[in-house]
Amino acid sequence: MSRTVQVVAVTGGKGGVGKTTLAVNTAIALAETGQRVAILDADFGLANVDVMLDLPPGATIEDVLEGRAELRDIVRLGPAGVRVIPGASGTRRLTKLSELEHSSLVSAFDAIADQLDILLVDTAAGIGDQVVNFANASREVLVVLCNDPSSFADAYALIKVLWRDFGRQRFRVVANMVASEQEGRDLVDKLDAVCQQFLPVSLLYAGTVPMDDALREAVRQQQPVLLQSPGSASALAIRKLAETLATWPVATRSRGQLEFFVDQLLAG
Ligand SMILES: Nc1ncnc2c1ncn2[C@@H]1O[C@H](COP(=O)(O)OP(=O)(O)OP(=O)(O)O)[C@@H](O)[C@H]1O
Repeated sequence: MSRTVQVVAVTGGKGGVGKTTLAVNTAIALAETGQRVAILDADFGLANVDVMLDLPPGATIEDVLEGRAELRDIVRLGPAGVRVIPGASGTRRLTKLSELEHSSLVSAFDAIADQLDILLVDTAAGIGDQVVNFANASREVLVVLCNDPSSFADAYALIKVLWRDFGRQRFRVVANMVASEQEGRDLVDKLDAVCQQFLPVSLLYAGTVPMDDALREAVRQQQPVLLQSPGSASALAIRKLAETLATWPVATRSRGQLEFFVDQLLAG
């Protein structure tokens, strides 16, 4: 049976641009509208989704691979029913799995696919193999872009690598920590213009999240801004982003989107 689980990688190249914050809050916004959402914390070096949600530490995907736990046992329940799948910590590479580990991971995701509509993949910073593999395996790549030269350069580098190595041509871009929606749109347009000059890719504007003290304070208190300050500018903008994300088409595959995701991930 085909399962239409949307898989979106939240990535960006540069560290600290707001990937985890946007992934967590977008997940909650989607869950509030009745979608069944999970976040895969794919920042294996510095896993921080559970920290941001103040969830107690527990078993990770590593335990699933080692046969110590089932995937459904390691899934943590966050606010609004968002499920959190903690990634392995340390340096373990998901691309170097044995046949047995490979098939156990595929069937583990298969087992939760029926309970999900959307999987958000919170990647690490940088454009290393792991980040690129997670992004490539996902149906949609959401690039988080800030208005500073290094975020701009890193976002461009990430897009370039995903095009060059995997032929990916379509990217969604959200501007974060900007002063206004206009600034966000202009920033995405500017990146699009640079990409168009050198790469056969298209960038699609996904939204703008303003710089907001309420968000910063919520992060400090390990609370999602969406719940702590639901009327704040950033919370409203993230709800709008979630609404947009919910309209992105999901491919139906005979083997299902989640199995496709895991297969791609492991093939990388
Ligand atoms: N819209 C915003 N307004 C104000 N502050 C923000 C906003 N978005 C993110 N931040 C701040 O930026 C910091 C970094 O955010 P976050 O941890 O989500 O980034 P990241 O890209 O996931 O980082 P890393 O690359 O380390 O995983 C947060 O502590 C938060 O305070």
